[in-house]
Amino acid sequence: MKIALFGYGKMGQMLEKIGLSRGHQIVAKIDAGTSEIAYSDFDVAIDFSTPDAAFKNITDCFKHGVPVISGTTGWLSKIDEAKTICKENKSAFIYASNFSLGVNIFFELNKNLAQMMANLEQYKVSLEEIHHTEKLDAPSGTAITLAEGIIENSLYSGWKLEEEVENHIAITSKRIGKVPGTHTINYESSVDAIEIKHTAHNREGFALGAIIAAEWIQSKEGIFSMKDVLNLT
Ligand SMILES: NC(=O)c1ccc[n+]([C@@H]2O[C@H](COP(=O)([O-])OP(=O)(O)OC[C@H]3O[C@@H](n4cnc5c(N)ncnc54)[C@H](O)[C@@H]3O)[C@@H](O)[C@H]2O)c1
Ligand SMILES: O=C(O)C1=N[C@H](C(=O)O)CCC1
Repeated sequence: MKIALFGYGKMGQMLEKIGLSRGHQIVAKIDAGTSEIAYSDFDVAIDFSTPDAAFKNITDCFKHGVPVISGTTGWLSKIDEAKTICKENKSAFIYASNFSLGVNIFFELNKNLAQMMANLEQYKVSLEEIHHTEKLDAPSGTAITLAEGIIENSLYSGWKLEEEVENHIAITSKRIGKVPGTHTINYESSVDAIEIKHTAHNREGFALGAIIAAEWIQSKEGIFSMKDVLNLT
């Protein structure tokens, strides 16, 4: 498979390593300032760039008929517009706030736990995410997906960053050293606490999931998710 990497930072370099190890070719490394892009040279684009760059990178690919795997976070206000452009151009798209297998299982565990806790008013939920100090967005995309998973399965109506608001899930974002990504959900009562936590030890799991998604999307048309790729029911 001929892969174009949009964003050649920490994730772009890890995607190159994992892609090559699975027998793929990296035919383009597009970063800030790249002017010439030969869209006809690649089978799939993988975008791990920046919140400001993602929308244009992704929709330009759709306009050239190139399927896109998108891992960039912090640009979700424009994702519906991107999906419309994908459909108009009969292209294919997967966005995931987190491509790791472990986190995608954690997403399902989180929803199941939220369902079980939904009627237990004595427990108050909160969410904490910790990432490295270079991260541009807060809360993390993964934390937003986790909060949405709880909201869909409970009486909480929204989430707030660093703020306590009635009926809202409080999210705390910490930026510490080189932490690749740690997410904790805590249900606290006066007598006990239930906590579930995912800790990424490095970036390999994110990159492997994105490459597997790129392999899966070949010859497909439409909007898909990691649940489709991983066949999680
Ligand atoms: N979904 C996931 O599994 C997952 C995992 C890790 C990181 N991320 C997200 O991926 C993104 C990148 O993370 P990172 O750690 O590699 O960041 P990074 O800062 O190391 O790399 C981003 C790169 O994008 C480049 N860039 C800037 N403008 C660009 C443009 N117009 N076109 C192409 N590239 C451009 C930057 O120069 C930089 O090299 C972030 O949004 C992060 O939150 C998602
Ligand atoms: O390093 C990052 O930046 C990460 N971003 C994603 C997020 O915002 O959830 C996934 C984890 C790593």
